[in-house]
Amino acid sequence: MSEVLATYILEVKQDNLEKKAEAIAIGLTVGSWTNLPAVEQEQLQRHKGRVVETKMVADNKAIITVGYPAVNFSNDLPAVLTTTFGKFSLDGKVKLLDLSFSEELKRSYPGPKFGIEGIRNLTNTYERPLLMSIFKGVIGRDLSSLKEQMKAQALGGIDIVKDDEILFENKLTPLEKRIPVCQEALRESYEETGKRTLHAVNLTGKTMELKENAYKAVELGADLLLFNVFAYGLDVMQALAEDPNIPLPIMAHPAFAGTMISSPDYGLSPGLLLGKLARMSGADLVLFPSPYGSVAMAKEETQAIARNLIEEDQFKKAFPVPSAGIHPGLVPKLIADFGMDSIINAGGGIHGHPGGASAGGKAFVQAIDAVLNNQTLVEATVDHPELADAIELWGGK
Ligand SMILES: CSCCC(=O)C(=O)COP(=O)(O)O
Ligand SMILES: [Mg+2]
Repeated sequence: MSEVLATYILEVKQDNLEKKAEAIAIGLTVGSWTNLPAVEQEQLQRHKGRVVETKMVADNKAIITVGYPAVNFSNDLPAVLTTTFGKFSLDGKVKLLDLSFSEELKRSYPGPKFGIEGIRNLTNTYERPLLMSIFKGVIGRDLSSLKEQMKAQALGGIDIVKDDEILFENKLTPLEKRIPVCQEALRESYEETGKRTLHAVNLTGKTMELKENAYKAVELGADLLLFNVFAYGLDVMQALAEDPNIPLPIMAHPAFAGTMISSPDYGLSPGLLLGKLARMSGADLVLFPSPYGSVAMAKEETQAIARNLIEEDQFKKAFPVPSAGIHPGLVPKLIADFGMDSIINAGGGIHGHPGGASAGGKAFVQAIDAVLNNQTLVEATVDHPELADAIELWGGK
């Protein structure tokens, strides 16, 4: 029988552990059990949750795994999350660490449409981490300033330039004008350098308008979509990923996810939310705070996210994008921790370069080349003035 296994960490006293586990398994499924007549028990048996494992991990803290029969819910994330962690998420100190789906259940989820391999094909980049940059300071600025910023980033050797997640529909740079203007900048840059750069466009608006806006973005020539998935919900991203009329990679931004993952006692684990569930519901690339930038997250949590994005599964792999406060001096650490199948992503670390955004991009390209050639960054600065300036400003070895 197909089931979803949910693993929780919660506050409970040892002498109450088994009773609590049973109460979860029963309470979130059939409601009551021991007092039911035998005939009803037999009828409800296939709907009853089961305690799979209980383990004390500290004083008053236990890990409990419960199996929920798939027959109880329609196979979609709103139903799965409501069953496994609906009202239970409000029941004191309890955090959902993991959800484990049978192979059969996983077949109802799309996973990444492009995945790492597909994104590598689009960027024609195979043997190194990809390099991404973020538009910065474009709110309140017009299309010509946007175009200038796009071209400078592309000339710096960036693979993907993404809108900042806080750039919404606005009078100065509306989607309809922003996409063609950015594509024009990318064409001009390509004519100068022979390197292609892609643009990830922020898909925004009310939920019911998203598909129309996405179709518009496709028609206007967007290369990828950036999506604030946690402000909308994973199921909304899944609907976008499953729509054949939106044949673009989706980049999931972690905005708002802090409300769900940051507490040690409540919410969901980062590996589950930003890793497993984001990948299942169709993200091709997932941003998350790196272990050492300006919005840092514990290293083991970032590793859990990355692992869930790239481990072997029936889904394609999604690109891990450790982000926030990234500068060229961090490139050796990023590659050591996240490997070649990751994306190095920076906003301030590109635009804040003393030589401007183009020089900022070049400094990152030089840092990546240095690591691939087994050079230290300091050694590489000898032939690379842009990297030298970056290391002087931000540090790095
Ligand atoms: C917390 S991960 C998302 C990072 C992000 O959205 C961003 O704009 C990072 O910009 P930065 O200037 O810190 O590279
Ligand atoms: Mg941002």
